[in-house]
Amino acid sequence: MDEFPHERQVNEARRQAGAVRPTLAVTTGEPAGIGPEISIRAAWAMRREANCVLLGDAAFLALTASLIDPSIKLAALSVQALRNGGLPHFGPERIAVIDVPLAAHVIPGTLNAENGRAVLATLDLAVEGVKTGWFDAIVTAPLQKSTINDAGVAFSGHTEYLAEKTATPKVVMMLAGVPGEGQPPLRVALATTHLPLKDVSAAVTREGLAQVLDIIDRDLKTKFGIAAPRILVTGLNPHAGENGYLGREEIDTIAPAIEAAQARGIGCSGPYPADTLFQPRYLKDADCVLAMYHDQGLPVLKYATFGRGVNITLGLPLTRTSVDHGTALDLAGQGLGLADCGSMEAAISSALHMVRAQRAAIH
Ligand SMILES: NC(=O)C1=CN([C@@H]2O[C@H](COP(=O)(O)OP(=O)(O)OC[C@H]3O[C@@H](n4cnc5c(N)ncnc54)[C@H](O)[C@@H]3O)[C@@H](O)[C@H]2O)C=CC1
Ligand SMILES: NCC(=O)COP(=O)(O)O
Repeated sequence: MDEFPHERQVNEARRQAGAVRPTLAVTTGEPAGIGPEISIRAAWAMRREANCVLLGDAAFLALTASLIDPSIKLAALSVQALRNGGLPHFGPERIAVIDVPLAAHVIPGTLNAENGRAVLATLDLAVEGVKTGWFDAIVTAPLQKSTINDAGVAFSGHTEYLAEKTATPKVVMMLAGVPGEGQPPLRVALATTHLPLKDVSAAVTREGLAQVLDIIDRDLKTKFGIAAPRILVTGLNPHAGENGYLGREEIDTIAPAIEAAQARGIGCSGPYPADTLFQPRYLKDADCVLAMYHDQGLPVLKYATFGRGVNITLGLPLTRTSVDHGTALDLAGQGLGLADCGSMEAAISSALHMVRAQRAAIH
């Protein structure tokens, strides 16, 4: 792999003004999954729109790229050179790679906890790079949550990890996708993220919902350019609790949180029964649905848009997008070329839009 020349520095003012394509850190995810393949393919396909910098094991990425398409050109960027001299200017002829070495040989489709810490190291480097100004945003390929835990690090997801790394007390997971041509985007945010179902009720609190609604409202304005976001809030129980006969969370917690948010000027309403809310006559007047937990909202979104959806972490002091799917070990184990990289391309595209919307808001 060639080395990047470091003599040309990007002028920060030019970069902020949008004269240079946004630079995105792409963490390549679980090495035994489809992450490396879809990262390379999407970054190469979109190289004229985005400067993608792949974070992962350089030798493994070079091998993967050569097997996908020998005409794909990667070039190594050294972390030390970045730390000393900042980000060099580079064009669309090649994709930059920062080497984050793996501990063990990769067998596609077979997890190895020895590589778990290297996957986390790519996230750490991405966060460092955004804080330092090398990168405008982070796009993450899927990782295997269990492998990070097996490596000895308690880990429930990128969402929670990035919140911790940036000392952000509250973040919101939102997935978005376009169900069909000409249709408006469907956005589904979650009041709770990765936690066992038995813990959900206790985790849905008035204070928590207030924070979540504030974050959705603010980020839809600042990162998505929606002037007055409209948010539909689901209940937690069947039929939104059926006036308390099927659970009291709607009466005691969710409705008061909605009323309080309305009083703060947030355009939200509910709680609505989750089983009937997801139909065009309600969704056409909404910018986002707030569901109470992971498997209440995401199956709907994935059914409607799987393979084209994007996972966005709201509330972070940085822009992070990801795919709508996991590591697909079953596909990775069968060889290259089976994974669809549509969601990875959508994640890159969405990060670009968000970076540009924020630049436009600043200027
Ligand atoms: N952003 C992230 O890091 C995410 C990570 N995960 C992790 O992924 C792991 C596996 O999760 P699963 O529930 O098995 O979901 P999965 O999305 O990996 O697989 C579910 C099914 O969808 C297929 N599939 C997934 N992505 C595909 C693609 N790009 N093209 C074609 N087919 C695709 C798979 O082959 C499989 O049949 C778990 O550890 C989970 O935590 C899951 C979602 C997001
Ligand atoms: N279902 C979404 C998911 O599990 C992704 O989580 P995260 O790693 O983006 O926090």
